[in-house]
Amino acid sequence: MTVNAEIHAGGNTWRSLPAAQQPEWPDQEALRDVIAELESYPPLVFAGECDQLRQRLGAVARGEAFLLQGGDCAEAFDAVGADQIRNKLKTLLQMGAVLTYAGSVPVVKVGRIAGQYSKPRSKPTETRDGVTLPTYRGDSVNGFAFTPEARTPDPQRLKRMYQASASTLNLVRAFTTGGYADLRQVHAWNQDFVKSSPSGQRYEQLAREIDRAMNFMNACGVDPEEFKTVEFYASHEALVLDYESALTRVDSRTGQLYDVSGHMVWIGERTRQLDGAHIEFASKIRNPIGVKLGPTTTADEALTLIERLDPDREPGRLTFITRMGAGKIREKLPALVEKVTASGAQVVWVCDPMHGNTFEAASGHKTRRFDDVLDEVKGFFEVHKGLGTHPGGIHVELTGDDVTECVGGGDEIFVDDLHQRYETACDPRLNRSQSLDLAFLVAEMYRDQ
Ligand SMILES: O=C[C@H](O)[C@H](O)COP(=O)(O)O
Ligand SMILES: C=C(OP(=O)(O)O)C(=O)O
Ligand SMILES: [Mn+2]
Repeated sequence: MTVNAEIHAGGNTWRSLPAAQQPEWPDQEALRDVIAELESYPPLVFAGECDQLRQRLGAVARGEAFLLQGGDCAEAFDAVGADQIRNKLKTLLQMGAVLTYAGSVPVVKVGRIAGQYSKPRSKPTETRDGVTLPTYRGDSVNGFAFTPEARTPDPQRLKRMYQASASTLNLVRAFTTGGYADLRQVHAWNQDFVKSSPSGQRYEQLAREIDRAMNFMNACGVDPEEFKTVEFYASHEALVLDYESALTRVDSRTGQLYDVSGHMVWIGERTRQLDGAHIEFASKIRNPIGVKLGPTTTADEALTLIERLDPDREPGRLTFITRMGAGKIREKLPALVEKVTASGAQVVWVCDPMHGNTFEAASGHKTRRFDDVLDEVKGFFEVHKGLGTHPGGIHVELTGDDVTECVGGGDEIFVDDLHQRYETACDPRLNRSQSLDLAFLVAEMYRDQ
C-alpha cells in the first residue's frame, strides 16, 4: 500500500463499528457501484477552505467572533432552485448584518446548506391508515411520498445528493463572491420585504445606519471593494457514512484526510455514541467538527468527545452545539461548560434552540414556539454570562420563504395558521421574518453580555 492509500484506509475505520441511523439499502451491489462512482467525483470543497473555517471558528472559541449557522432541517432535491437558494442566503446575510452591526461582533456565516439531505429519525417506520412503510430519511435515501416505491431506500439518490449539493454550492459561491452579497446591497436584500413585515421595517432602519457607516468609511479612504465579497461556508450532518467516506480524500498539501462534501460537518444527537462509527469517522478527518449535545449528555461524555475529536485542543476544531430545550438549558448546560472549561479545552459553544423545543400541535403539525426558541437562547446567554465563558453562536433551522411552520414571532403565526404554508420535509423552520426577529434579539443579548 502506498502512504496515501494507507492514510485513506484510515477514513474507513468506522466500518467495523456500529453505525446508528443508516439506511437499509435493499441492493448492496448497487450501493457498492454508487460508492465507487462517488469516489471518482471531484471534491465539492477545497481542504484549504476547511482550514480557513477552522481558523475562523478558532476566533469564535477565543471569544472574538460569533457563529451564525442556519438553514433547512432537510434540504430537498425539488427545492434546488435559484429563488429558494437566494432567499435562504439573503435571510442569512440579513441576519449576519444585524448581528455584526447591532451586536458589534464579526460573524462567521455557515449554512445548513449544499449537503443537508440526510435525516436521523426517532422511528424506523411510519403508519398511516393501517399501512406501515419505512420512515422518510431525507432525499439522499428515499422519497417523502407515502408509497412503497418512494420509501424504499435507493442508493442512486446519493449521486443526486452530490449533484444537488454541487449546484447549490455553485450558486452560493456565485452570489457571495460575484456582487450579490456586497454589503452595499444591504437595502436590496430587503426590498421585497420592507413594506410587508415589522421586522423588515426594523431591518431597513438598521440598513440606513450601515449605509451611513459605510459612507463614513469611504470618506476615510477605505476601499469599497472590501465590502464586495462575503465568506460563507457550507455544513451538514455527517449521517450516511457511505456517502461521507466516499467523499473523504487525502489532501495533497498535507497528506491528511478531509471530508470534501462540505466545509464543516456535525454529528447528531442520535449518532454521537462514543464507541460508534460516526465519532470514529469524525476523528479521522481534519474538517471543523460539530457535535450536538442533548439534555442527557454527561460532562464525562463531553470530555471523552474532546479526547476523541480534539486531542490537540485546537480552538476551532470542535464545536459543541447544545440543544437542551428551553426548560432544561439553565439546569443542564452549566456543568458541561464548567467541566469542559476546567479541562483546558477551548471549544466553540453554540446554541441550537430548535431541537429541544419541538411539539405536535392539535392539527398534527410538528411545530415550535418562537418564544421557546428565544427563551432557550436567553438561557444559553445567562449560563455563559454566569460562568464568564463565551456564548459562541446560534444554530437554527430556517428558510427564506414565508412559511408557516413555527408559531409566534413579531408578525405572529398562530396555531391555526400552520396549515397555510407548511412545507418542510422534516422539522419546522423559522420563516424569514421570525429569523430576522431572532437576529435582532440575539444581537441585543450579545451586546448586553
Ligand atoms: O431534525 C430532525 C428531527 O429532529 C429528527 O429527524 C427527529 O424527528 P422525528 O421524531 O420526526 O423522527
Ligand atoms: C436532527 C437534528 O438535530 P439533533 O441531532 O440535534 O436532533 C438536526 O439538526 O436536524
Ligand atoms: Mn431538524
